Amino acid sequence: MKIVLLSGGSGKRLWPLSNDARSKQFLKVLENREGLNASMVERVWTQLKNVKLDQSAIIATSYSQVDMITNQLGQNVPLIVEPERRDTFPAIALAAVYLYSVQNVSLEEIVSVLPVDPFVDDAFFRKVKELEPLLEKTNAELGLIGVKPTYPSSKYGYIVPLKTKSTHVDVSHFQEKPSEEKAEDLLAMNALWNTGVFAFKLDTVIELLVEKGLPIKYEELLNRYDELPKISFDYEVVEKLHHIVALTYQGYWKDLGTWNTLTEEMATNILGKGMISSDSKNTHIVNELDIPVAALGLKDIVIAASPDGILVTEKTASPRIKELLKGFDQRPMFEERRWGWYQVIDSATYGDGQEMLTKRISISAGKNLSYQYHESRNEVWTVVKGEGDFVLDDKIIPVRAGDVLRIPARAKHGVKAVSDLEFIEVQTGFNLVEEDNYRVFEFWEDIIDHCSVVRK
Ligand SMILES: O=P(O)(O)OC[C@H]1O[C@@H](O)[C@@H](O)[C@@H](O)[C@@H]1O
Repeated sequence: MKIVLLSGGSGKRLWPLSNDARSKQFLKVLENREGLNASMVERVWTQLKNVKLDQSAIIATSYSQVDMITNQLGQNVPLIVEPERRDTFPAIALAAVYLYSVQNVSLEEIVSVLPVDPFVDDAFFRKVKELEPLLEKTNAELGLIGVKPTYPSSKYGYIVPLKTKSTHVDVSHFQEKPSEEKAEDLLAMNALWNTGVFAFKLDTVIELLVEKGLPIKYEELLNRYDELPKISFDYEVVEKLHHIVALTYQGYWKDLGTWNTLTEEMATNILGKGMISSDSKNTHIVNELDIPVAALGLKDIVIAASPDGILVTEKTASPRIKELLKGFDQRPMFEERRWGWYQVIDSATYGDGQEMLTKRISISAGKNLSYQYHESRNEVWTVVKGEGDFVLDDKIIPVRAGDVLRIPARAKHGVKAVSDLEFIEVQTGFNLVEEDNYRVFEFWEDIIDHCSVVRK
């Protein structure tokens, strides 16, 4: 069986900690067995290892999440990278085509697609393993895992049973996100919540793509990716299938997509700098800022603060943050990259349209920024910590704390941290966005080779 872990979505419901560059699955708000902070993706990957499914797993993600994944899970996790973020139908289609045409996986192979953010016991992943023999035995088009619903939610997909057998459920049909009234009816029919696991014979999805006139060669599908409909697999495929089976999972399962559910799983009430008065109840502070947050006399409140913003919400109201943020667009003020992280500490636009943006940038020892140039900004870096090798227009010089480096627009530059390196970067010019970044080389060896050839 092949496992495809879907790591997409921006998770706006956990704003201000999640943003376009930092999805909820990367937030280190959980605790691992050693008592260290861990993210959802780290937790799930460890669990896949525990049940020995990691060796057959591949992560389907978008370009913007690659750095976060390699930072948290290491350089060697296999990835399928979507050229742009669309929805789960395109993502699953791309993964299936990759397995089929790049990895030459047999069309008879069972593929299980899993979400990256379920908060579950290891037993959940053992259930996933059971889907393989179940699909082989029943020859069903799709295998799902359902949990018993606790309320008529309009957030989940519902698996409506036809017949409940001792080994599995024969499914009458699947309904994605019904209204609350409809959900009540579905509960009366003993429907289960769908946990987001989809297991199928590779052939099922490949055939479906052929029927839709879509390419089944990876490179071709990549090139036509922007033509794929932005729709979830649940609507596009699952609702339309006729032969579905499901397993019921009775262990612990929770969707950690919103502040109220997430804080229930946090090991402490305060993450980061903060104080909560003793008369406060069921109140959490998650603070990524360097200044303290104090909470007094509060009940059922979450306060979350990050460089992107500050949220104060009553817990049950917290899922509504997504609606409130509609139309509010802001560049990410904090990002983790494969080399470390940066934080925007100040920015301004002046009367003549000239802009300024200041960042604190931290690069881990041994890592490097790509060799790159910018079209419309100058940069001045003041090294504040550590030592590094700095390259400007093909010339490499050693730098250390206290040095000031001037980088005019269009000058090629990069740096490798010899020890943990930090600098303050002041950008001036126009259009001060991450996209004004033209990468010539990404790996340090290539940069060195290039400089030695040019300088000969
Ligand atoms: O392209 P990577 O290696 O991610 O480096 C990106 C970084 O490069 C530096 O030169 C600066 O322009 C930073 O503002 C930018 O975030």
